[in-house]
Amino acid sequence: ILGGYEAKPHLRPYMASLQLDGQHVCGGFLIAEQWVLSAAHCTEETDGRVFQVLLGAHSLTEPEPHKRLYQVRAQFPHPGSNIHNNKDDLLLLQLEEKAELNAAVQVLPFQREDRDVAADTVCDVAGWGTITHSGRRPDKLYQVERPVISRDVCNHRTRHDHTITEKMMCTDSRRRDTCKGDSGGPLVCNGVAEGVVTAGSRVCGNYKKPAIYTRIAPYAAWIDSVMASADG
Ligand SMILES: O=C(O)c1[nH]c2ccc(F)cc2c1NC(=O)[C@H]1C[C@@H]1c1ccccc1
Repeated sequence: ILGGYEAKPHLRPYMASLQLDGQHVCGGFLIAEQWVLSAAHCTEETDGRVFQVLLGAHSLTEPEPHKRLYQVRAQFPHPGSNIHNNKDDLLLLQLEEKAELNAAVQVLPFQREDRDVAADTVCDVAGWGTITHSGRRPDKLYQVERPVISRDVCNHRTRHDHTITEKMMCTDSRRRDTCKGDSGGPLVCNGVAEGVVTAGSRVCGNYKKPAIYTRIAPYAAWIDSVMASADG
């Protein structure tokens, strides 16, 4: 998160850190007791290994009462996701067991109504991604508020030049922005997850390259079908 500030501990109890060998790779968030939603690109350099999911954390390293690392039973990248673009950049992770819910571990509802969030709506995003242009990695969760910008503005040829589909949305990236390591985390507008930070490589903090999110509502049926099929 660039230009943001340290989050209040455990006020975002849905936040997950996707880890490999104890290292944070991407964000994610709890959408059901046994399910975390993140971004498919985050699995690109894992050569088939599955993540571990840290829940209930504020600090990535310090001991905290409700912090717990969960094993992942299965990972379901969206079938349309690919390394060449940001399309269908979603990843569902089934935890090995149901997460123990408490003050620091809670589910976040996601938007099911497929309607664009109005431009200028101020949403917030949090993550353990880089907090400086030089790539400094925080130990604590950071957050920042960002206004939604219209798809037309985001698709301008000087911005993302018509690559933003109706299943994506954008926020202003002037100074305050998401950055590497924040991908997979939720864009929260009025208490509801509207988007997932896309994990394609992208410059951060440059107003000419707005932040891109996968809108969740268009994928509600896919999310429900994967959860229903795997839960048995
Ligand atoms: O965050 C992203 O956009 C992104 N997209 C990817 C694609 C492939 C992929 F193998 C990884 C990623 C990845 N995450 C990262 O590189 C994480 C490792 C870096 C990081 C940044 C800050 C704090 C901790 C760790």
